[in-house]
Amino acid sequence: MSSGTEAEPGGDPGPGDGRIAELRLSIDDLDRRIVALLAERTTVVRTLTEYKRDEDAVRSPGRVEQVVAKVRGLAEEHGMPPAIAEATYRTLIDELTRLQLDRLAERRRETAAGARS
Ligand SMILES: O=C(O)C(=O)C[C@]1(C(=O)O)C=C[C@H](O)C=C1
Repeated sequence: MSSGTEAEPGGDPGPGDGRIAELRLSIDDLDRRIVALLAERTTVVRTLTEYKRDEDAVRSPGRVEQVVAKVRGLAEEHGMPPAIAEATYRTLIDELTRLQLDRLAERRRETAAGARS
């Protein structure tokens, strides 16, 4: 029966368990801050979307590569593998592009409905 204090449920308690639990609390705290910043970034992207007129503007491949190059450089400065920053941001930007395309389609429907009424 698990005591709930070991590093992995069901495993035997080990000498590093206290430290693992402590480090996981640090990770949980960092995740709270990271997601808050990502939410703030997403709000800015949503606002920016309202100024975009078409799919090319939404996709902005040149800007995507600029952001990826920037975050790779920042990762290096902070001693983090740049590939992790790149993969994270490519996933983030893919999802934000999808969100922007959905919004663009919604705006087009609104405009078409307005023109009919
Ligand atoms: O810079 C833009 O135009 C954005 O829409 C933001 C962002 C990003 O998340 O950095 C998202 C989608 C791409 O078009 C390019 C960049």
